[in-house]
Amino acid sequence: MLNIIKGGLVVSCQALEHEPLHSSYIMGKLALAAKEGGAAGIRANSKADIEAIKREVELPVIGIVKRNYEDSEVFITATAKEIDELLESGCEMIAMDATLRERPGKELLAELVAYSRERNPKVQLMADISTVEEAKAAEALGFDCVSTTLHGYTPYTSQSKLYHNDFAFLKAVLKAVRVPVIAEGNVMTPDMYRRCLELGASSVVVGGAITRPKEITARFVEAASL
Ligand SMILES: CC(=O)N[C@H](C=O)[C@@H](O)[C@H](O)[C@H](O)COP(=O)(O)O
Repeated sequence: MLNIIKGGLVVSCQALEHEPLHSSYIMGKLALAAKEGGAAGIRANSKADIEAIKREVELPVIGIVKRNYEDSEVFITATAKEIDELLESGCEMIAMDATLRERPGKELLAELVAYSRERNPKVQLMADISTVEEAKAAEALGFDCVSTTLHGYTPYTSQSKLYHNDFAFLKAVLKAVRVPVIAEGNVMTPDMYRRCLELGASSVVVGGAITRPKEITARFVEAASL
């Protein structure tokens, strides 16, 4: 999958239960639109959405399962249960929270990597990280790539955004690891997308700017009310 998406755009097609587009059918159609627009891959949440997307497009899919647990802040592919669902879904790559935070049931990230590799070594693994330290730790654990997904979304990075200082965080991660680095999180414009690739990102995941019409609408409305 990493070779197919190299230098290209991955479109994240996600809508949680509380969002207006929550529907596997709609996620499939969003993925079709993304494919027709030239996307190289899709990122999606849940087995049901991934299966619906796979019925619409042949693009490779980065799969996640978002699920909240009471004993941990980790919610992106947090435990072996979510990995099982994704291995059944047919996705080519599994992304999981690879922050250094404690996971539900105190499960260890290294065990989850081994678990997925044992069950299907062909499925690649993406580490969703929020700091350079987490990127290095993920590389050491054998992840195939790291993604900046959680930068700005952990308590200790909440003051920062991926695009701050001309993508200073992305540059730091690129310098720190040898595995491919995927830029993800708040890439809002085609210029930002191009800049991430120029800086050396292997590919870029864009979600809300393409697939969350409620947020896009709100930005227009806010612009006139300033
Ligand atoms: C932090 C978190 O939960 N990120 C999620 C990860 O899959 C998604 O909600 C994002 O939409 C995705 O990362 C793409 O980012 P953006 O929508 O900003 O382009």
